[in-house]
Amino acid sequence: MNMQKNQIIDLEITDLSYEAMGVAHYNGMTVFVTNALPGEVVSAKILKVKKNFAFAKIEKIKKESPDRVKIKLNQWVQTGLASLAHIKYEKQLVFKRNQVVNLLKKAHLDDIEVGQTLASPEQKGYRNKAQVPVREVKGKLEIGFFRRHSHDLVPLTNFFTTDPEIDRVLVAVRDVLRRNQVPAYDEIHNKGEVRYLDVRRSKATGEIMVILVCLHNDFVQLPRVAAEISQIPGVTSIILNHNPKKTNVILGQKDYVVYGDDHITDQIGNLKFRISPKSFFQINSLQTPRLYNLAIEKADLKPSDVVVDAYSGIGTIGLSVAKHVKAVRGMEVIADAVRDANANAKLNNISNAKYVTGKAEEIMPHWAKEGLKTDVVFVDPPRKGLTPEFIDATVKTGPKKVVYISCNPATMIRDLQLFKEQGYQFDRIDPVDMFPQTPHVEAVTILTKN
Ligand SMILES: C[S@@+](CC[C@H](N)C(=O)[O-])C[C@H]1O[C@@H](n2cnc3c(N)ncnc32)[C@H](O)[C@@H]1O
Repeated sequence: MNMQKNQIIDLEITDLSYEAMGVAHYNGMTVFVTNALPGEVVSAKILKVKKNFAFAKIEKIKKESPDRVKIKLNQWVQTGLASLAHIKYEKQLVFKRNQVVNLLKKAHLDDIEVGQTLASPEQKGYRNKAQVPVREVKGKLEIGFFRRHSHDLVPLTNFFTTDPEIDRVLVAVRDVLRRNQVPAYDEIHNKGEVRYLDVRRSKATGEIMVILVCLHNDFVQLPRVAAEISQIPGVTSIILNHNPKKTNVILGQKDYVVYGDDHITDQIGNLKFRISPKSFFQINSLQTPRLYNLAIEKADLKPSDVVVDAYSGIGTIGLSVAKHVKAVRGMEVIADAVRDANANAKLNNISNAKYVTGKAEEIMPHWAKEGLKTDVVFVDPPRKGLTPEFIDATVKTGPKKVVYISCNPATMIRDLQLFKEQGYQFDRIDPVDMFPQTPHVEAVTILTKN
């Protein structure tokens, strides 16, 4: 009999998918069961049937995995905010290592060694930034998170993976908005006012930035709202980000400072970093120096080295090594982040590092054409990875080593193979857990010239 929607069947879960869904096999079909764990037997309701696979949800767990954790709020898993929170932390680390092992197998690179996943010092409350939607639910302005694959807001006040100090500020700002009757954004009609709250906090300095992402660049309650938010302990900066478009993209183009500074300052190791609203900054403050140290150790830098910090953000990697090498050059596509990177060089009395704005795949060919010779290139691209143009140009600059930091091992392994075709080799990948309770995997490796 063909599988039917709403049918209830017993399934034995044998594996976990990349998105951490339980995987079962039934009459030649693969069934993905939300929140089910390997080793479990569940009674599941079929939600969607495709040609060779189906999606289901648990009705009842008949045999429970010893790796299951009872979590306080089911919403954390439901919203995808922390979709691994129901799995013991040690097993989350194994799950992440397995992702890399499986991807290597698929690429016929079974001989590459994969290290144990480097555990995060904090497993909850580790995020230094939260970006949460604001919507009206049952006539009330709420903050929360969207239920998976939807835009239904699940109201929340404890975001679990976020610094509890940020949760405190989010709730306090929500209360200011409610008190002043500021309307929440209505995405169906593109009406209302506040779309998202974006809050960043530095663990090192305690400085907090609150960004109100709004449909308009001004609204009648703004002066009062800004005055009240400025009274929340720790808030040093309030920004209005103007996003007038009907879009899923969170931030609009323009930022207006409505109180305090246009940045906050954070610290990694001995260095200070200014961070503007649009600049990328690693979100796990305690794990970041460990990730960087791993990458920097692999590079084994020399005082005569010319180093490139590609996809640099605010220059955190390049500036961390600048005092030990001859020169650092970096590039990054977000102009505000590049402004931060050059300001950060000054702030830390570094005179041998220079950052420019542009796409890495355009800047690197330009530098190669100019005759730049490099010794070590650090790359830390977004999820889509590098481009062949960037890789070709990097090879032309002749680095002995390329250190690759990745938030998506699938594109990383694709790119490593392109370097391999050009005479570079790699023999080990180290997963690092930057995002406990979520399926995201960070990984580091080094390519050396044969
Ligand atoms: C994963 S972040 C790494 C930033 C930095 N290395 C760090 O550790 O904080 C990737 C960075 O690449 C930038 N980016 C995205 N696409 C880019 C491109 N085509 N060229 C240059 N930078 C890009 C993003 O703005 C972001 O700052």
